Amino acid sequence: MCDKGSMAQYTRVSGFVGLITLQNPPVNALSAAVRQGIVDMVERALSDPIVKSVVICGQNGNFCGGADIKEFGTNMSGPPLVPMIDAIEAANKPVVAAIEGSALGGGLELALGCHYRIAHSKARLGLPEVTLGLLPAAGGTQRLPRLVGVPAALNLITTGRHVTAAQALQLGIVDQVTDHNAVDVAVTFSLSVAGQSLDARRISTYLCPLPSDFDALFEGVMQKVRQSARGAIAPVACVQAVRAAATLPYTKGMEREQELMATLFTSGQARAQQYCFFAQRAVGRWRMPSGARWETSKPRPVHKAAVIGLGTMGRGITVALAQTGLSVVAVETQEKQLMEAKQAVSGMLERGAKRHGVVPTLDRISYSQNIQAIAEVDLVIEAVFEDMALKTEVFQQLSAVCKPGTLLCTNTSALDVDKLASETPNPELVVGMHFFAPAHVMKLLEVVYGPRSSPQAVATAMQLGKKMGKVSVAVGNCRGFVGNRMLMPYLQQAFFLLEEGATPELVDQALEEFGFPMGVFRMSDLSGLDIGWRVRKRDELVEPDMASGKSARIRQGSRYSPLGDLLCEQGRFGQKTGRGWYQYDKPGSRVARSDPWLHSFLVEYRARHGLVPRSIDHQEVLERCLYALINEGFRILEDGIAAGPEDIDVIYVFGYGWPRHRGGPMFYAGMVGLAKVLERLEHYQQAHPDVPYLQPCSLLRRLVAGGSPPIHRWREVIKKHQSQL
Ligand SMILES: CC/C=C/CC(=O)SCCNC(=O)CCNC(=O)[C@H](O)C(C)(C)COP(=O)(O)OP(=O)(O)OC[C@H]1O[C@@H](n2cnc3c(N)ncnc32)[C@H](O)[C@@H]1OP(=O)(O)O
Repeated sequence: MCDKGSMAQYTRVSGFVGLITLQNPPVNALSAAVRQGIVDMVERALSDPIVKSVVICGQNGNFCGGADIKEFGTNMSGPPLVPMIDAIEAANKPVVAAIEGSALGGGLELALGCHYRIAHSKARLGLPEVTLGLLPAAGGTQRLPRLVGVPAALNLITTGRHVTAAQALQLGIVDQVTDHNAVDVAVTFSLSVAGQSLDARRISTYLCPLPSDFDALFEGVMQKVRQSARGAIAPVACVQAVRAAATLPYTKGMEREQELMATLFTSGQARAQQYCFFAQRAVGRWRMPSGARWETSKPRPVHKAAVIGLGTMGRGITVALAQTGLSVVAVETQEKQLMEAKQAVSGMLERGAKRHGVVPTLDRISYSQNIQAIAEVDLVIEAVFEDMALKTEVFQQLSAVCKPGTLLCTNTSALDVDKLASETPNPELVVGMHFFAPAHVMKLLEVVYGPRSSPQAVATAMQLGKKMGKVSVAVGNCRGFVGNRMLMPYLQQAFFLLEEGATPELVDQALEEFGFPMGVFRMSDLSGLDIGWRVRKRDELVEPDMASGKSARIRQGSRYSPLGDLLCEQGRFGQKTGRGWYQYDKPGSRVARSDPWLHSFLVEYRARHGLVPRSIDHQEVLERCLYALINEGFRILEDGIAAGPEDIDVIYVFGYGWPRHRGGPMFYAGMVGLAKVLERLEHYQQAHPDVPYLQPCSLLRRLVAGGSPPIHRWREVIKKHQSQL
């Protein structure tokens, strides 16, 4: 017997089992139609006298990816999840969840309403709502602590992390894990428990086990989430909801859960985080200005890759490649450096494998001092020192050594990929792969194409990024690509603010309260002030004698702050030298402390240049640093370097610490209001006419003139704007 009409299919199997299969590919999200289907099919199974037990599963080996996130911004219709799940739990026939693939969010909450849960060994479970700015409001915050205890529930709900089936079994979330077909196992199991009392199987009736250190536990977790969430409201609400589970009867706890969810559901933070979810997926559907796109560009197979240069970046890239299962040839010409790198790479792989409970992939890597060793690889990632002449030389060697068709990638954060490509006989095979340090940890990868890069080369680099677990964004070639190009006006404004009266502490505090993990000055101290100094020297911005006179603050016709250069001249390179914008106990130490020397230095500097310090508030810091950065984002869109605002936002959220609950710079601009951003840029530009970065971009003006359309409509405006430039 079978009903195939609805988005939850009903079949009677093994004579007496009602099998309900969710059918909403690709992840069987709980759309209104699916929820209606479940309600109808459960009712049907329970009212059928022949049916002794019920199994709920998902089509195509995937249980359920949770509520349909696409419905959130709409007028939600259809049966709500809470009464649907309550009705399943209240059923008088055993209902078993057969979990294959994922059981996430509402999917896991549905399973928690069932009387038993059987998972396939490869399944993954979790309550990731917090990552969408929400909490598990279909009873998840009330049932999970009752089932697994408060500490484990707090951990899962406030982080949103997924667990494996084995971990879920250990925690008590599932009753059985199988390597066989989970649906078949669940069907057999459901018959074996048919007729037995279900009193002890309804989680909502359990007493929540209370930890002895109850208050200390909640205080500790609350402090931790407030520190790490930096202004995000969902993790805090998650803690409050779990606390309700531990202190209130189930129905009262549910009321609290719903109340907290109501605040989150309509919040700007939830909108921002859900935008991030879809933006992260949208960047995979890349396209180039030539019209080449992800759907029509087939990647080349890559079985064997090489990394050239085993400094910090090269080592991280080698680890990331080996962890995907590729054979890697790691080349370093200096013997000592090669030996050190081998040891470091092995250590990183061993630690990673230990964390994941797997065998390290050391034997996938062969090390060599000889570049001839890469003759047979399919793809090379060059990661030598950031110097154009050196990279050009390496690329010429690569072209001579590699088999025809080998893809040549350069790991660079700023150099001209097109210029490098032009030095090779096959520029179509060249792309940039801008990794972020540490390369085996950071999620972001900018794949940089030049005008001559082939779509196939881009497709191959994008696919390799995905295999490495990266969020890869295809961007055009320009100075600093997307991320670093936008960082320039941000840094510049921070320097100017110091000249005008701010301190590093004030600027950093404003940015950290906004949600960045580190303010701009603490971040500069961490990455090293000498890096920017080297670039400024190369750009001939650093003057040999900067001691006096107004001219020292003008370079190439624009306002310039030599503050960073002056610090470097004093050997203050940041954490590594124990002194930078802050002071540290010793070189390499990470705890930044205010430095009276720096404050006196700023006072003397301002006096020398006739600058009268004024009081600067957090709002000005945010407006000047962030709007200047956003303005450059609009220029990047205008220039076609990024295909859409989502690309920029994903780069900033995954690579630059932009707080996810604020969606990314371009989304944030939309939230603030494009007209407001424009008005403030105009205001600051009038006050600082010698700062070109504050000159509002014409695309921003056009969007405002067009009534500030929502972000998903910007691409249409950009296209029109570009065609008229
Ligand atoms: C009333 C409020 C109740 C809230 C409770 C909730 O349930 S909130 C939702 C909680 N669930 C999640 O957060 C899970 C989100 N999904 C994922 O983490 C992953 O998609 C996955 C399920 C682990 C599968 O990963 P995989 O890499 O295999 O695929 P993709 O991520 O690329 O997804 C494929 C397409 O499916 C879309 N999608 C995924 N989940 C949902 C969802 N819950 N709702 C709507 N759409 C979803 C995703 O956008 C992809 O679509 P494309 O069009 O192909 O980009």
